[in-house]
Amino acid sequence: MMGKCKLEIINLTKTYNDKNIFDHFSLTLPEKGTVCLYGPSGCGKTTLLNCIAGLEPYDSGVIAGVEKRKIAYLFQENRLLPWISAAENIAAVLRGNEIQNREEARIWMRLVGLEGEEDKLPAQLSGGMKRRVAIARVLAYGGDLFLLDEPFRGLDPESKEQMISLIKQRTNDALKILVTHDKQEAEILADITYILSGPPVKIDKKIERNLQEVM
Ligand SMILES: Nc1ncnc2c1ncn2[C@@H]1O[C@H](COP(=O)(O)OP(=O)(O)OP(=O)(O)O)[C@@H](O)[C@H]1O
Repeated sequence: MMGKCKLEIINLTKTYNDKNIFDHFSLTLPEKGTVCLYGPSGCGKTTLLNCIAGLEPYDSGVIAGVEKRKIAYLFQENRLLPWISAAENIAAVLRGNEIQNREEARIWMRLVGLEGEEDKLPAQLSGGMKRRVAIARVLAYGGDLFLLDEPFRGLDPESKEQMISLIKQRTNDALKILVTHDKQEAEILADITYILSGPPVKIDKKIERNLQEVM
């Protein structure tokens, strides 16, 4: 594992056109564990993940503690490459030789319950199956900071349960920032849940694992 420290968002300010998404927003996240961001649509959760990932510029402020981390981002959309198979989408993020990558990708397909679907193109899979390929790909890529934007959207309850336990097993040492609209999901997974409102983004509540409100 790479060197880890807290992830600190300090005085983040960002506007889209004239809309203030962050106005001196600050948040400190632990070295590891699962932090859920829960809040209404449009409050700025995805924008926050994009700023942390370095994909979205911000006007001022500091995001510290990401420099030494390998970031694995499960976007809200699956972003599978449509011209290669499900297994090849996973193999594409692996760093071994071609044979190893193919074998490992097949193992990941099995782990997400998609044995037998390896050679299908994304368009030949259902919405939930595509989501599982995207989950397999982000876990196969690995990292010490996982950004998970509504990871279980479109999954049936059984697949969701399987994906929750797979993510738990495979990201043990990492910091996970999970965006969700599902309170139960937050309760099952989160060490800390922040209930947000906005824009501009504001922390309404901080809830720790034992569901104790601390703010
Ligand atoms: N590229 C953009 N240009 C202009 N405004 C944007 C852009 N991206 C997001 N916004 C605005 O910023 C606000 C926050 O959007 P964001 O996608 O971060 O919300 P969210 O909390 O993730 O919503 P959801 O839960 O629906 O995914 C919204 O009001 C949105 O309209």
